[in-house]
Amino acid sequence: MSEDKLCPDIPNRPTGPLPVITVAAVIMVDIDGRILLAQRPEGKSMAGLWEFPGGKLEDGETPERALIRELKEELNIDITEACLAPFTFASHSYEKFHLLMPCFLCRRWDGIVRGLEGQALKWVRINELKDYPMPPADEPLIAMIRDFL
Ligand SMILES: Nc1nc2c([nH]c(=O)n2[C@H]2C[C@H](O)[C@@H](COP(=O)(O)OP(=O)(O)OP(=O)(O)O)O2)c(=O)[nH]1
Ligand SMILES: [Mg+2]
Repeated sequence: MSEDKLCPDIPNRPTGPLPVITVAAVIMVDIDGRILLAQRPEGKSMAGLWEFPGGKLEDGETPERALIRELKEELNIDITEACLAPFTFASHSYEKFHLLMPCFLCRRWDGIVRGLEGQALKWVRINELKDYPMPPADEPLIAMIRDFL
C-alpha cells in the first residue's frame, strides 16, 4: 500500500481538539436581489470584516430562535421561523475554535433594518461581494450564493 495520501493534511491546522462554536447566520435578500452585510466593529475579533448578520447560539437555543433574537437585537427587525429557509453551512477551523455556522436565506421581515450596535451595514449586489473582505469561513459561501440567486 502506498503511503501517499489522497488528501494531505492542511498545514498549520491545530492537532488538538477545538471547541465547536455554533453561530447562526442569515443571508438577507432584498427585493432587488441585494444582500445585507454587517461590518464587525472595532474591539471584536476580526474587526472590520463584513459578515452575514447573526451570532452565537445561547444554551438550549435553536439556530432559528437565535436568529430571531439576534436580528431584533442587532438590526431592529422582526422575522419568523417560516421566513428562514435553510440554505447551507460553513464549517471552518479558526485558531482557537471550530466554527459551525448554519446559514439561512430570508427575503421577508418586518421593520426597517437599522444597525443598533454601531455596526456599519451595507446592501451589496452579488458581483460586489468581492469588494467586502469577509471572515475566511464565509469565502466558500459566496459562490454558493451566486449560483443560487
Ligand atoms: N454573524 C456572523 N459571524 C461570523 C460569520 N463568519 C464568521 O466567521 N463568523 C464568526 C465571527 C465570530 O467569531 C462568530 C460570531 O459570533 P458573534 O457575532 O456572536 O461573536 P461576537 O462578536 O459576539 O464575539 P467574538 O467574535 O468577540 O467572540 O462567528 C458571519 O458571516 N456572520
Ligand atoms: Mg453577532
